Amino acid sequence: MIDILETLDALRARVAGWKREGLRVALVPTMGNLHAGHYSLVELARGHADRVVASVFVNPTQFGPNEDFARYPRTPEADAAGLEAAGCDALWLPSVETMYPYGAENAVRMRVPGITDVLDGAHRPGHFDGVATVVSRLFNQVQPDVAAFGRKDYQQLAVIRYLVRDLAFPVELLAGETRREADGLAMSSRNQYLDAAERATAPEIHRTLLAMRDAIGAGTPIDRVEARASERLAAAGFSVDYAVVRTPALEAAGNDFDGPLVALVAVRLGRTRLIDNLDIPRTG
Ligand SMILES: Nc1ncnc2c1ncn2[C@@H]1O[C@H](COP(=O)(O)OP(=O)(O)OP(=O)(O)O)[C@@H](O)[C@H]1O
Ligand SMILES: CC(C)(CO)[C@@H](O)C(=O)[O-]
Ligand code: BAL
Repeated sequence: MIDILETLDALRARVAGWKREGLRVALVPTMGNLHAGHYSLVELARGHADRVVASVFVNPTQFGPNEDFARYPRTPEADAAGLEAAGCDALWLPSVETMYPYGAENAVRMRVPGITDVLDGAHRPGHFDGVATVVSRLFNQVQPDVAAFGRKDYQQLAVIRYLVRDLAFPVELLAGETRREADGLAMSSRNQYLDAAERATAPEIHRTLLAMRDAIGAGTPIDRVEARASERLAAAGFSVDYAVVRTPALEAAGNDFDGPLVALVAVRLGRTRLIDNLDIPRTG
């Protein structure tokens, strides 16, 4: 039976018991409405720890004023059942008051410089500060030895790596591969916002990423790859926030750069914003 923990005292007692037994504890942070991508992170975490805690918390500090905080899908019962079936030991389900005892507006805030100024950081001002703020709290609350995050949120992973190194959190980070639907669309809680026509259009994101990778492989200059990708996505009906090719550190690369690259896309389709990315491994 999965242990559902809703107070800090209950969480601390459970984790302290495990640590007394010398067990290694993993954390899988989520915003809930779980799907196979999240469960694959639980599985990944299981391979690196004796006990797995998943957290479900829709974090107000990472949503902009005009974003979807209020309508973000909340399905705690289904999440608990799914986590139990996935072999998760405990579900950390804090309230906003538990996470932010002085209120979200009065929270001590993290700010990760540099990497948060570009791409999603530029399009969602303050978003990654909110992510860093809540992830720091989750690390302090759960005190995991290891934590798993998805590569689908590529920039988020980079922000968390920076946070862990800079603040010396004693947490080993694991990066999970992106789980996709059969047609290539990256699984995401926000996919359910799509109507039937939008859902039929959405796999074009992955097809565009594959085309970007192929074009780089064929020696096409990066700026042309990016321009063609934006045109292709716009022609399919997306409003394009960005379609870019970057180094793994998310820096712009010159055409003479022969190391690995990553293609990243963020688009809006109706009221839904979707992100995805694809590694472009190169032997150099
Ligand atoms: N398709 C996926 N495959 C693997 N991991 C994923 C996938 N989607 C999300 N994750 C990871 O799950 C964790 C929790 O993400 P989150 O709860 O935001 O899920 P989401 O489905 O991406 O939701 P959203 O639609 O809000 O982006 C993050 O580390 C995220 O990178
Ligand atoms: C890491 C996270 C759980 C922090 O709220 C969130 O950004 C997410 O679900 O990716
Ligand atoms: N998946 C990252 C959380 C967010 O979009 O707010």
